[in-house]
Amino acid sequence: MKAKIRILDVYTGRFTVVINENDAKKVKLHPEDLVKIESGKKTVYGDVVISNMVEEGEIGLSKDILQVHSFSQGEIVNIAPAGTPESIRYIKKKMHGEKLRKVEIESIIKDIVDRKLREIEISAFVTALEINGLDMDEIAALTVAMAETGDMLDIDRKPIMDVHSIGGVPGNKTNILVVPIVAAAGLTIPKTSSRAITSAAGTADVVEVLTNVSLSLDEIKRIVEKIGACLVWGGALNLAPADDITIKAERALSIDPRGLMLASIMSKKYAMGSQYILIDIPTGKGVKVETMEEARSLARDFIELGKRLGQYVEVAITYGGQPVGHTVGPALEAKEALQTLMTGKGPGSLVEKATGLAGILLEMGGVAPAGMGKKMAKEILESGKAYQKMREIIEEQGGNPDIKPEEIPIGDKTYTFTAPTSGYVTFIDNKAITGIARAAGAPEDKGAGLELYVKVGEKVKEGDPLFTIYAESEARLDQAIIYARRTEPIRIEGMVLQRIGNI
Ligand SMILES: O=P(O)(O)OC[C@H]1O[C@H](OP(=O)(O)O)[C@H](O)[C@@H]1O
Ligand SMILES: O=c1cc[nH]c(=O)[nH]1
Repeated sequence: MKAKIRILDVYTGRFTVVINENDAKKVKLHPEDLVKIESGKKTVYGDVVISNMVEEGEIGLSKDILQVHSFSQGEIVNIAPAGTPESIRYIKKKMHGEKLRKVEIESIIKDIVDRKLREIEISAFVTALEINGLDMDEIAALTVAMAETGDMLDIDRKPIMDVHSIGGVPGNKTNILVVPIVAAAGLTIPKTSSRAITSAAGTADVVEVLTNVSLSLDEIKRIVEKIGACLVWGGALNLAPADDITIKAERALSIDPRGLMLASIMSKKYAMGSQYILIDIPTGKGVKVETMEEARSLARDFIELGKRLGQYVEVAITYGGQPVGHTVGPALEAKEALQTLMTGKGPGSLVEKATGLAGILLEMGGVAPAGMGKKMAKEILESGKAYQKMREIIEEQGGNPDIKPEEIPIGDKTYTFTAPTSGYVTFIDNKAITGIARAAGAPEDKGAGLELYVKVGEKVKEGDPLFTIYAESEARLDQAIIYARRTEPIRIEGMVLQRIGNI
């Protein structure tokens, strides 16, 4: 059926196509059906919504489509029901635990990128991966398919370094320090980050507090050729476009299936043309990887996957048993990262992890002798060179390089929990910390989150402050307080752990 395009002033997070009730009857279309829009050689798929807000012979398009395809107001196109995507069959194969062939994986990824699969099918795919997993052949095929269905960056400034954390640990603002340290040493590091998947703030969410993270590939190329680094959101780019779509499903379920995580990370690194990649695997209770054995196995898979993609990968297994630094939540983490860069000093866990990872990259990039990387990284941080480079990154990406930590707005609704007894902090529950920060509104509310005053091993007296929750609304603050009361995020024990009476 022929129809006239009408661009609607609405974003739905999907390619929504609004069709008039009578037209829908004519072409046998129902709500949520997949519809095919043909305009010249271009075929675009969308989700049907039926409404008489559009006239007969008109179709309304949500603005999401315009981010990927150019349609003009009043353009005449042809619409027809789209059949069931062939990739549905392959998703069901994975549900039944069967191995997928390369072409079947490519079909799934292409249908995801072409928006032929809706959220319901994508969630089913992600769930099937969580339950049945992927072997190395499938992961390699998935990685290349994810990268090659999007744009690839071609940076001349070589060698190209990269760093990526599998995430999972609250407060992991580490790479916001690693990137400027490594770039200040003259190396090239075009860092892309995703938004939060299981945590309360992904690196892209945190950096967005300081500067713009949604840039085009051309802008990124210009910036990286000029200053050697960037800190951008992968999802804003047509870079492994399937990644941000599957991450939305992961975030809803708060899962990060192992095979998909490997492919998600390495596809972005492959698309950026990165040659030397350091992967951070936070390991410990309450994060994605709980044991050293699991961490080593995952490390081997990252290295093997890198080999298949022609990339040199090293892996740092890092302590993930409690939050990194003292703050959790986009604005609070941005404040802490900026403070640490400006003064060259900050929480031990943050500085140690950042200089440790940066040190490895300096050695991988050949600018520091073996074993001297961490020392060199510390000097770059303490000398203020890393802060200067961060100012360049902030400015080149469109932010204000003079931004001060105290100017960063944080939630003004606060509540502080204090120690119920004296004793020692024996455990900080990562999942509870993340849950509290998310209940408070993070990452959507940038100013939401929490600030820790204690870490494991520290002595506290009854009544000492343990942590403060920040929220941007009373309602959110109340939710976070209730969540904190239910979960006991910080455990304090005296030396007498339990008295067993003669009961
Ligand atoms: O912690 P969760 O939300 O599960 O994982 C997502 C985070 O992990 C990675 O961190 P980085 O960009 O390497 O710093 C991703 O980019 C993202 O920021
Ligand atoms: O970028 C990332 C980080 C963790 N897990 C993913 O799937 N992607």
